[in-house]
Amino acid sequence: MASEPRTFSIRVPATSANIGPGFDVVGLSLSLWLTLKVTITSPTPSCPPRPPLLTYEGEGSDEVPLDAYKNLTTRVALYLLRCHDMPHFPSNLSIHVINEIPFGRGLGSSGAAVIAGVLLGDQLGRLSLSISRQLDFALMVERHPDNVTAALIGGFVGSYLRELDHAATEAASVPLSEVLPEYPADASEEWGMHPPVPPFGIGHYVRFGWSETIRAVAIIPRFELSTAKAREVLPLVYSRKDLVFNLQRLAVLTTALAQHPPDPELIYEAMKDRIHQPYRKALIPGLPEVTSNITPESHPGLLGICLSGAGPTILALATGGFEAIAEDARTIFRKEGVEVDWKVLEVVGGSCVDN
Ligand SMILES: Nc1ncnc2c1ncn2[C@@H]1O[C@H](COP(=O)(O)OP(=O)(O)O)[C@@H](O)[C@H]1O
Ligand SMILES: N[C@@H](CCOP(=O)(O)O)C(=O)O
Repeated sequence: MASEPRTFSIRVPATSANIGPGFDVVGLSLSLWLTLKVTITSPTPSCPPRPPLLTYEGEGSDEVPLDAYKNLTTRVALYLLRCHDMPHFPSNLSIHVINEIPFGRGLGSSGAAVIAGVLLGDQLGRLSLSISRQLDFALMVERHPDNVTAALIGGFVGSYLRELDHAATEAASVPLSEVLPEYPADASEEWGMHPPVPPFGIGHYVRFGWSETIRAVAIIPRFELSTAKAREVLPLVYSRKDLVFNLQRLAVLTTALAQHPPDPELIYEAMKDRIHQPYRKALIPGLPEVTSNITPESHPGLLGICLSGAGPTILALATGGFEAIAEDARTIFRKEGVEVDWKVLEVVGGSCVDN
């Protein structure tokens, strides 16, 4: 007799990284969700073992691979399994993905896909990994901690990567192609190869306070910009003046966003940046105009405005006046030939698994 199928679901939020001056350091989890509905049935004579079945609806459904050996989420899950001597997905695994996070817009879609993969691998292998160990695995794939940490933990989160000793640095620096090889579906003999296991305690984090009055207006251009491309334009060396500019603002911002009532004068200035936004403006027509023309004086309720992650989305933090902020940003973008959609989002808790 066939046993009851095992079912569970995984929910991971979108994130906005950087929040102006906190490049690769801070992230905010937002109310758009990546959801996985997972079913595992036992093989029976009428339902023999079969490869994973992946179905998908929502954002990215026209471009996401549905082969479990090519899809980012399932590749990450397989990485965890392989690191724990489980070279295969369980047979008769079905995953239905419902995704609200647009791809390549600076709202952490890849970070969410990686965290979903870590939680999926943890569940499939019944690994019961600690949050810290889950983060280690995520950081072997997405190597800046801001998105993945906020997606896992939830809220407004700051994180750093521990300085690793030489051996651990080498282990954590292996190319992504070795961490997540794209298997040809029939190359079963290669599955025995041992993958690079993450060093322990790579990422460390703290959750800051957050004023419940603050909402995030995401103004989302209708074009994709890959994070990899938006990182290529950044310099390797910065002036002391620019680093101090950002450090001063970040130190103020992490507390200012928890104060009640939040102070627009303090926050608007504290969300300015000289480390990444000036270099990314060539990739995002309209970016400097939007961030300099939409101010707390012109738009009551606005607290601050910045590029979300690597862009092209603009993130406005505000306590009101959401529509005026978004529609005026739309007008500015339209002059550059860029159409946008916008959403008012809330800051939410982190990822969860429901069994
Ligand atoms: N739910 C998902 N499932 C599979 N792959 C995804 C998913 N979300 C994002 N990705 C992958 O991540 C890419 C976008 O990553 P990235 O350039 O870092 O932009 P973002 O700012 O959205 O994180 C997509 O093109 C896709 O390859
Ligand atoms: N700190 C990173 C954040 C990338 O976020 P994403 O949502 O655009 O993937 C960066 O600015 O490159």
